[in-house]
Amino acid sequence: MAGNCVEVAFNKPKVELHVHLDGTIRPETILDVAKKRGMALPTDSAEDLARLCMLCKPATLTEFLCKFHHFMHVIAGDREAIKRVAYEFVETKAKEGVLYVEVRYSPHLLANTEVDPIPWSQKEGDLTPDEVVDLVNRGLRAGENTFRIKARSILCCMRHMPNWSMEVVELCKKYRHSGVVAIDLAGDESLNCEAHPGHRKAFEEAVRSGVHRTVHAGEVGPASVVKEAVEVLKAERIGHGYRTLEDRTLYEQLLKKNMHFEVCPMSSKLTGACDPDFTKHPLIRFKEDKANYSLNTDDPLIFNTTLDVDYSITQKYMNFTEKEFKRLNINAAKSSFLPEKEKKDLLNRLFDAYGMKKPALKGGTENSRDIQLIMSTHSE
Ligand SMILES: O=c1[nH]cnc2c1ncn2[C@@H]1O[C@H](CO)[C@@H](O)[C@H]1O
Repeated sequence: MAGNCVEVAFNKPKVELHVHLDGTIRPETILDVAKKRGMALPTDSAEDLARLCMLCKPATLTEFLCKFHHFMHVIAGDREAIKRVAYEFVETKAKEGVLYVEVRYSPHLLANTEVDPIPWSQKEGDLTPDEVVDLVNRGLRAGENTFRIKARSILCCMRHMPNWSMEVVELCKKYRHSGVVAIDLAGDESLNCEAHPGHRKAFEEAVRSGVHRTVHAGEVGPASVVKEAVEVLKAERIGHGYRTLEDRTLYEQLLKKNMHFEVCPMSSKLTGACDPDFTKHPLIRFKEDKANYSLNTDDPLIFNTTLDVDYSITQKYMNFTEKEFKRLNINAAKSSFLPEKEKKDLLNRLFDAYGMKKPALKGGTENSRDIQLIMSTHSE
């Protein structure tokens, strides 16, 4: 399916919970920043650069992660560029009809000092991970003011960099009142199936200090990674989670717990996480079981997609209906990391937009099946 598909599968307000800021940068912005910084790139055409960054056919997660090497050195270490990327991100999401988004990134991967090792072969500079978070917060806030949607952020620990993780949780705590809502663990789980003690300590601290938690697990790694994410890292949501289905007991437990799965259809095909035949996708099982999940783009720069593409895939190959789109967006809002009051406001906005009567929400404790009930008592 082409990235610039024109068909809009669900033309109503949406909630997106799993998208990487650094996987969403515009090729034009990369070129522009490179020019300003006097950096050479293999091309000065936005189309050619997009093609270079893009995965066209199913690969592996490891190959996919290598794509970031084409552009991260351009943006990392540049204050103006980081703020601009965050601002443009909000514009993109507003155009896609997103009402609320949680965007994630690794502050360390955008810094050039107080980070060991300094990423992307940069020379040491004076941009710390701490200041990166402040810049992204300011870019997102400026975007919110202009484009009138809500954007919050999630800070990523990286599987291969356990020595960064304690700093990540400290940044989550420091910036919890300026837009940061949670901690994540991202990176290559195929090479790091068991969370390093460094990550475990950081997630323990997150629990202790009330920082929300999501973990990339069961994307390409086995169901045991999901089990560890839930039982050890105390994840409240699972990034991807497709391979949970390989452990029936675990899957049933997670259904019962109303665990939220952040599903990324096009991503799951191109990273080799799932069978490229969408009619065999684990999401079909999630839908049949009325699981709690959202639909997300993950890294639209690299998958050459928009949110509409992901919705269209589910409509075309998995028989998703308008009713299911509404249900999953309501579940996404309920599983967001917003404070309860803001969550209720978001839900009310969705109910309005979907032409559904507002149910009496009792502090955000309803589960997926309650939403099911709400859906069935309101005609379309
Ligand atoms: O689908 C994914 N699975 C695991 N890691 C990812 C995925 N997409 C991006 N990143 C990693 O997360 C970092 C912070 O945003 C990215 O730089 C990339 O290394």
